[in-house]
Amino acid sequence: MFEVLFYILNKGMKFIESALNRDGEAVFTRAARGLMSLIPTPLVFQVSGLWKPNHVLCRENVVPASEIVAVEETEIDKKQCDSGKWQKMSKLHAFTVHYIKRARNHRWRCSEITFWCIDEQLCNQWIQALKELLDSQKSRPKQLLVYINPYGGKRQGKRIYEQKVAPLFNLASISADVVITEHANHAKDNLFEVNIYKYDGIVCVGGDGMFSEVMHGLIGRIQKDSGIDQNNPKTPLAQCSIRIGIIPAGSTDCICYATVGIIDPETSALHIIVGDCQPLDVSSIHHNNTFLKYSVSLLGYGFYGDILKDSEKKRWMGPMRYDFSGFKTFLSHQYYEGTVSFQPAKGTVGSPRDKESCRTGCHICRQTKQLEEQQKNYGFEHKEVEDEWKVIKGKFLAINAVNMSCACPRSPKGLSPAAHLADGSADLILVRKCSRFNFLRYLVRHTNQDDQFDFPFVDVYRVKRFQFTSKHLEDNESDIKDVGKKRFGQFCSDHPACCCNLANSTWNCDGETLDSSAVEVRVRCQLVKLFARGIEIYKDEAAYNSSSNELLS
Ligand SMILES: CCCCCCCCCCCCC/C=C/[C@@H](O)[C@H](COP(=O)(O)O)NC(=O)CCCCCCCCCCCCCCC
Ligand SMILES: Nc1ncnc2c1ncn2[C@@H]1O[C@H](COP(=O)(O)OP(=O)(O)O)[C@@H](O)[C@H]1O
Ligand SMILES: [Ca+2]
Repeated sequence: MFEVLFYILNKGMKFIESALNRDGEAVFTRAARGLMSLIPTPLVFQVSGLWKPNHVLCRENVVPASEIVAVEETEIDKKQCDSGKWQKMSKLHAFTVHYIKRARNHRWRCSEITFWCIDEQLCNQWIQALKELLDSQKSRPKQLLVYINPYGGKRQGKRIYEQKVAPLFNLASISADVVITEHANHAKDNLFEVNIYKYDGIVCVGGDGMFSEVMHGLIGRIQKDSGIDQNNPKTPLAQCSIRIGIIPAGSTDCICYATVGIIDPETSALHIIVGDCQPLDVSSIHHNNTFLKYSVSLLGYGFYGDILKDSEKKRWMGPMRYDFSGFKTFLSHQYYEGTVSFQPAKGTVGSPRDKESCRTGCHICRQTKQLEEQQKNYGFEHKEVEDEWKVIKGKFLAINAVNMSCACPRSPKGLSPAAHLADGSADLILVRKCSRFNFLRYLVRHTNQDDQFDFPFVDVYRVKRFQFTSKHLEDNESDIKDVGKKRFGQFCSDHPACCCNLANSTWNCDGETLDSSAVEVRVRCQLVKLFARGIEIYKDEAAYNSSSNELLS
């Protein structure tokens, strides 16, 4: 509560006679000559000269104003009044502060503390001051547009929203217009029709596929309103200032996991309420000057594309479908021939082999933004550099381009543990044809602490742009008039067992299939913003417990 106290002092309010906590202990007493003196109780600290406003001492006892969810006047229960210490007092007044409490594994909970006092005017002053304080937090959303996919994941989206999220939004005085989707693309189409500018944010309740749909609607709408043609791959895109919130209710929920650190609807709702902002890189995918899709997490050809394609037929299985299709795809051990060409990311500070990963306030993402702003000032921003394309032809089991780590409960550090949320680049992972046993070793490293790039058949590059063309398509294009060969190509893709192996896979684009086997991909630095802050760093993650939950400042 120190920041609150500090605020009150700043506002020239003289002192607090007695605000009492629920157990009847005096928490705050008089503030003499502008200096607050506190009676030490289990709940409070002695303010020392070291204390600074906005400095978090210990989460249990200090709640920064930015982490107050709501302040409410509290009715005092007659029974409480009549018992114990309160018997002597005639009338009590109280207010309750709802605030964020950190628990294990990046989980946030909404906790509350009620302060009682005998002076009604004082109590009202507190409520008033605290409400003003909350109003002054301009990044907090007031009005949201919510899309719920009732069929995502375990089909719990509606229940999750109603039971866990809506009560918190109400508490924080956020009003929400809720749309329960009736079909795929409902949310996307709707975003082209409604007045999106009256909302402070769009919330999607569902999985990565649902996020992708909302993101396509929002980016598409902003480009339309700005007169930008998405089909031209070279055109700079207009950034979306309206933030997107994700309430996880899907099957993988990797975008939520990689930006918040946990899949927990209440935690995500609290990140929305406090108005967090996490910029996110988005890849745009084109083929032959036609816009195909955007991607923020995994854009995968081969293994992950095949899993997705197979799993779509098994939606009835729920999230388990991925394990089933994963096992089946692993056994099929299909490889794909083609050419990958890419432009390595220049001017980024990090590398995919770094030990350090992207966390709240990431300095690598910050430096990228600064660099981009400098370039803007010099007018270089949209000049495309055509040099330095690297070309790799080969047989691949998987081609994965990730804009973020893709951490999820199945793979807690993700497909590229050092990838950054907002550094304007993607990590391109090429897994060449290898034995089943070696591929399994690679997959197992998705799940443990070992380096998944430390294999001779795995290469990883940090890129800003890349292209892929399957051999099948290359052959067809070069011999477009050779009908015999074309037919042969067709034949081979229909029979993957055929020794010439010209089969095509599909792309897994954030959990949506993309049927083009030739793509041109560009990373758009920080195109969208989420209600998130990246994964927070705790001082001692292993020894973390709810009584010593200190953040690394
Ligand atoms: C041997 C154990 C291997 C475990 C490998 C786990 C890898 C997990 C990597 C997950 C990367 C996730 C990237 C995110 C993708 C999502 O955007 C996207 C859509 O999400 P949504 O449904 O919420 O809308 N999700 C997906 O595409 C699902 C990918 C899930 C892959 C599961 C793979 C299981 C593989 C099992 C192999 C089994 C081999 C066993 C051999 C004896
Ligand atoms: N009402 C609906 N009926 C059918 N499909 C829907 C509906 N609403 C959204 N979708 C689509 O369902 C797909 C998967 O949704 P998602 O929430 O990501 O679940 P999951 O994680 O289980 O795949 C998305 O592509 C989205 O476009
Ligand atoms: Ca990135």
